[in-house]
Amino acid sequence: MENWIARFMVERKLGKGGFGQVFVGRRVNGGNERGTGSAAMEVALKFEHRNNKGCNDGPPYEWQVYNALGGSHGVPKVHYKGKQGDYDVMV
Ligand SMILES: Nc1ncnc2c1ncn2[C@@H]1O[C@H](COP(=O)(O)OP(=O)(O)OP(=O)(O)O)[C@@H](O)[C@H]1O
Repeated sequence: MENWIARFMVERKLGKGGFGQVFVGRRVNGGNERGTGSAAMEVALKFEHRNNKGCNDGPPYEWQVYNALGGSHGVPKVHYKGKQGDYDVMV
């Protein structure tokens, strides 16, 4: 799959939780104001370091949960999940 993460510049930090940190990602080029997913101008990027306490070798369990629930009312839709260096990243 194409590297989605490279489409976005990491901007300000939105917050942090027990496992990762969330930043605003701004589209580097292309996209449009009403676009969603890969065409969105602004997304949330969640980075989890692979050596975080509580992280084992596999992909974060949260990924499975978003596969099942993502897009339901009140649950963010995950557009991309992948590895970037030492981080597991969700867009
Ligand atoms: N899609 C998003 N849009 C805007 N802000 C977000 C988004 N996702 C997360 N945040 C912000 O980043 C913070 C950290 O999110 P994260 O998912 O890591 O942790 P959490 O659910 O708050 O805590 P925990 O890791 O303990 O479950 C959130 O509390 C929220 O303030």
